[in-house]
Amino acid sequence: MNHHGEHDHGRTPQGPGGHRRADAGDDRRDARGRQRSASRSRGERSGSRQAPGRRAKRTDPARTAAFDVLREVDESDAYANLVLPPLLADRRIRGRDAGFATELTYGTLRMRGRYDAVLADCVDRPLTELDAGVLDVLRLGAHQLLGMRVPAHAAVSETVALARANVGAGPAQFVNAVLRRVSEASLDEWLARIEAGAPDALTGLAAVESHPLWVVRSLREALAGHGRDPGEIGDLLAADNAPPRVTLVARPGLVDVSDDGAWHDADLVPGRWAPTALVLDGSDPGGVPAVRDGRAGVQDEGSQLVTLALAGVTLDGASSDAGQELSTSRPERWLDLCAGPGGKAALLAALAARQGATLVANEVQPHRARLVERALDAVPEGVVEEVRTGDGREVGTDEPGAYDRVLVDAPCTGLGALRRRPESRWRRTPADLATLTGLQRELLASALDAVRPGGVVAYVTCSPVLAETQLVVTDVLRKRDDVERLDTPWAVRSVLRRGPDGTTPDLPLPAGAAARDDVQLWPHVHGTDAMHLTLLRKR
Ligand SMILES: C[S@@+](CC[C@H](N)C(=O)[O-])C[C@H]1O[C@@H](n2cnc3c(N)ncnc32)[C@H](O)[C@@H]1O
Repeated sequence: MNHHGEHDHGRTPQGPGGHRRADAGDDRRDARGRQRSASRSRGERSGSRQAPGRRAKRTDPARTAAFDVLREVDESDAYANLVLPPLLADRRIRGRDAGFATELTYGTLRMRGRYDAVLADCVDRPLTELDAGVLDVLRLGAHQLLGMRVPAHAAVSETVALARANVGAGPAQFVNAVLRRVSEASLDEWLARIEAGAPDALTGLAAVESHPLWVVRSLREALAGHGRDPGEIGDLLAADNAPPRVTLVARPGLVDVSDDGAWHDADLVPGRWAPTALVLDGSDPGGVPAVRDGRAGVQDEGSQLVTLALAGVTLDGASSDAGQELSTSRPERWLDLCAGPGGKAALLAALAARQGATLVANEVQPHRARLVERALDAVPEGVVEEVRTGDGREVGTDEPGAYDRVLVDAPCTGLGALRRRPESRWRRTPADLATLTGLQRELLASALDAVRPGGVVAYVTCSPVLAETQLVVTDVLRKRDDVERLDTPWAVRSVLRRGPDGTTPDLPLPAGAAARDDVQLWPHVHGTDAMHLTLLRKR
């Protein structure tokens, strides 16, 4: 422990002098994030776990916390980012210890595929035959050796102690032997070995960049389908392994960037694309007053852009009561069909307030509808007509032509937001796609029925997968002749941040033969989640 009562975890100090063996992660060609992985659901319990209180006296609390979160993620399908913070608070793990536990947990979960490929080379039987707890200990050890600045001797001895306390003395000896083998090569040597041993290049890339092979295939196909070079797949996977910076949205009309009191002493710089985006440097968004009271929120810049684009597009004809003459114009009515937990609804409501429109927010899950209500707390009275719990598939039939703008932020695989949830890539299966794409079609069809002639629907996913994006839109439009595609790239470009000289940043989108009328953002190109937007107008 150091003099603050914190463990130093055997970490070598950072900096050019910190050279040591078996932690080639030092050169960090992907220093921002190839240190993360995720656990596999195996449904087994380690038989010899001991009570946390007893263990904590003998092992490093940060490593124990990481182990416990990994087991919880595996056994209960929990989300690590929901389990870890309260666990650290409960156990009073703070400061550097908390930082170490966080990096160890998320890194191990995210880079699980890579470490499993390394471990498979060091274990003389299939990893699936190992006790799930033992495998998690091995992954934690591999991450310390290959992805963190922990010297080999400390990584091995501390992880063996963790094994002894949690999975028993016998398995601890096994862990010791395996981790010694892992420590015999550097990260780069291991990656070269994995690539050389893979049956083909894509399988090797999937293991090195720690993604399931089916996800890699889907993403590569998505790159090509959205007009990009499929050879970018390596960059895309690497970007998925880099934890994103925290981006805030300053909800227009509710808070101003220049309002010092709203931001306290947060270190903020403007986002790259959206005029509403602020990038928070290294502090906790929970400490920002405007975030606490709902005038701002944490929101990916891609999510902000697609929402701004829907609000900014020009409609055909004045809004009117359904079935009435256009002359009886009324304020615009906007609908967020799939609103939970409410990030886009809150931005839409702020924009609606400025444009004299009103918003209905719909969400099928009651507890998520409550989150939407909370997200809309700071919106001026009279703007939000209703937060409703209901099936979005029924709105088109129940309220035909009732809305001027409709957002369909469809439930999706989330394969465009893998940077955010370290374990999510291991949870999804190809079978999810079949279920989701049916629902996506029905929701989009309902939205098109719910919008008035001349009104606009935004079809949005945080997945670039073709089956969830282009194919859904094409399929729904094939069955109707009352909808036209808008120039979505133009709509997005027209809401980009403007510099003092009125110029906007150059948003890279496919041009020439690859040009498209929808917009697909990418982490490795735009630094956003891989959000998809198609804007459609009802004729
Ligand atoms: C991608 S999330 C929406 C995120 C949200 N727009 C935001 O920015 O916070 C999709 C949401 O759709 C909801 N959903 C799923 N099926 C639905 C349905 N049939 N009708 C309405 N909402 C549905 C899910 O519960 C989930 O909250």
